[in-house]
Amino acid sequence: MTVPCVRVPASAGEETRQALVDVGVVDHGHDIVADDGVLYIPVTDSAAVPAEYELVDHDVPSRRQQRTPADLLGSEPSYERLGDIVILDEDDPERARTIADAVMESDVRAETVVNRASKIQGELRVRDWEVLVGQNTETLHREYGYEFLLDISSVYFSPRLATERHRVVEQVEAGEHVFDMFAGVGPFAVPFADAGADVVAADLNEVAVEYLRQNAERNGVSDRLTAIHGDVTEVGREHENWATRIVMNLPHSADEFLDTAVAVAGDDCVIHYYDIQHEDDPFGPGERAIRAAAEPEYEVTVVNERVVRSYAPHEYNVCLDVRLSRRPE
Ligand SMILES: C[S@@+](CC[C@H](N)C(=O)[O-])C[C@H]1O[C@@H](n2cnc3c(N)ncnc32)[C@H](O)[C@@H]1O
Repeated sequence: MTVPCVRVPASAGEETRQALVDVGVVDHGHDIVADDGVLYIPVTDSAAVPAEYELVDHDVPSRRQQRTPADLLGSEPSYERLGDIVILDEDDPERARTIADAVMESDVRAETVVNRASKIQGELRVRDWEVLVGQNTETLHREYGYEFLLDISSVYFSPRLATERHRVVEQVEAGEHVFDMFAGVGPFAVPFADAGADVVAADLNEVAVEYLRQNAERNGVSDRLTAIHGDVTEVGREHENWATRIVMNLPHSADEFLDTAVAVAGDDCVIHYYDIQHEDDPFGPGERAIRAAAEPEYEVTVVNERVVRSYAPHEYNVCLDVRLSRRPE
């Protein structure tokens, strides 16, 4: 395609290109062409090119546009990215295959494409996957500057909670004692330790704890993070009256572990309690359960109530930030 270009000897190419960038006239939609010791630098506005440069019309190729799966499919497919894995949520296996093909043909750089093959299930909160492209279900995910290695076939992880995790991490101060009761591969625990807290992180899933230890190393916080494989009820017994902050990210059944949380809480402790409830009363059941477990030993103050995301029709994933202050005897 013929477009206006500045013609310069190749030896002056970089200096000229930079000067044209500085006046904002380089046409980034076309490639610079080299021809017999001469460069043709495409420009967007001939009139704005400084007078010392020679302007010519020259044939230069258009830059290839990034191709998205939507360009190839004609509509926007729904997918999620975790490291180099693309995750689909398609009921129709044919449609899942078509999207997987489009992902691989597009400029989305994926190594593996999987489709959800079951709900999140069991105590370990892991789901089954149908692997459509590639083989490797282990990936390195980056979140707010931290790196998390994990295998989606054996541990829980949701990239959708990144903003929520960051909100909690920002409240943590150096010197705190934080107990992460359901830690997974460490997306709360690692940044807590990086904020200067002493962190104890428990999980029932041995593979998750193995990744958690690796992730602590990888992010340079293993000296402040103790990862423990086991039932948090047992782990809690070793840390009674210790925590200034507790994270309970096991929606659906966190209430069953409130006695442990209260036992681990120190005199003044904030609990981040995750729950899934009907939209009619998303926070009430959590607050009542916490009061039942902590009062009258503690004064209970709900500091913040937050809808994290929609979970299902008429159901919300919510978080209550609750302060427990021990009452004098
Ligand atoms: C919803 S995941 C949350 C993981 C992590 N906090 C995150 O944000 O990715 C809940 C985790 O709790 C763990 N878990 C379930 N029951 C447990 C128990 N009784 N004691 C310790 N961990 C448990 C599961 O293995 C799972 O890794």
